[in-house]
Amino acid sequence: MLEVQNLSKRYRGIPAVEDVSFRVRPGEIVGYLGPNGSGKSTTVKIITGILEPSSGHVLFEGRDIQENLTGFRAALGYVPEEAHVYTHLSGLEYLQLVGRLRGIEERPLEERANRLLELLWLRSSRHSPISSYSKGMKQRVLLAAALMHNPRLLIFDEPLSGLDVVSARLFKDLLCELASEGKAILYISHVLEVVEQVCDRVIVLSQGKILADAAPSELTSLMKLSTLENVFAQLVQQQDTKAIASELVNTIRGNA
Ligand SMILES: Nc1ncnc2c1ncn2[C@@H]1O[C@H](COP(=O)(O)OP(=O)(O)OP(=O)(O)O)[C@@H](O)[C@H]1O
Repeated sequence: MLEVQNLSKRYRGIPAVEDVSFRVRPGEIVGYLGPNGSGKSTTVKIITGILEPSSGHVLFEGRDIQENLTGFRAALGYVPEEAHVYTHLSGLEYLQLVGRLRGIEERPLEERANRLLELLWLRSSRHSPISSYSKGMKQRVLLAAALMHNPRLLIFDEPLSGLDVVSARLFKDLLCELASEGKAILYISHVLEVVEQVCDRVIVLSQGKILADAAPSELTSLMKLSTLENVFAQLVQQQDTKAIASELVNTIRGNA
């Protein structure tokens, strides 16, 4: 369904993403992992059509997304990392705006927006401005907005940030439910424990290049490690964090 082909992006000549290729098939949840600055957001900006690649292509259902960005966006649900939304609007007004932009008719739009807000525990705040919402509430509005038009492809960028335990569990269950409906899902996260539980495959990125693309269980057994977090540490984070932590404390103590 989603096919990323030999994608590269350079900012002022400096590569941020280099020759990245992968697929996300219907019903599949694919984790996209990498340390800070490894090129995850750049890839997502290209896939969502916000940025143009320096080279390479993004195909959706066999067609380059640049040929028909409007059509592609109608099939895409994107939950960004942060709520840069129209925060003066209420949750309900925001969903109505998003629904109208997606061409949903007024009656079903009203019903769906209210129902989504209710299911995401936002009913009592639906008329309050988003600027008054907590971080987790904003995140849940973004989730509702991404689902409004029943998209075939979903991209979640750190969706758990700010979510409490129950909301995070709901989100995990929702991911699995959406995948069983045949949605293709790309899931960017640093929460490796959750990624390991829900993803069919994980792609590990480092310095703009793909280091691994396999099922979490394949990676752990191949590398003879017990968790995805250990695999990740082995692949990309060869840093002695304990020594750095101790050095940091020494520095503020004035012993360095
Ligand atoms: N607008 C920009 N101009 C110049 N360089 C940029 C720009 N955006 C990103 N970069 C660089 O591209 C590289 C990849 O950045 P990117 O934001 O894609 O990483 P990331 O994996 O999403 O990081 P994080 O986990 O911190 O969100 C970094 O070296 C970053 O400094």
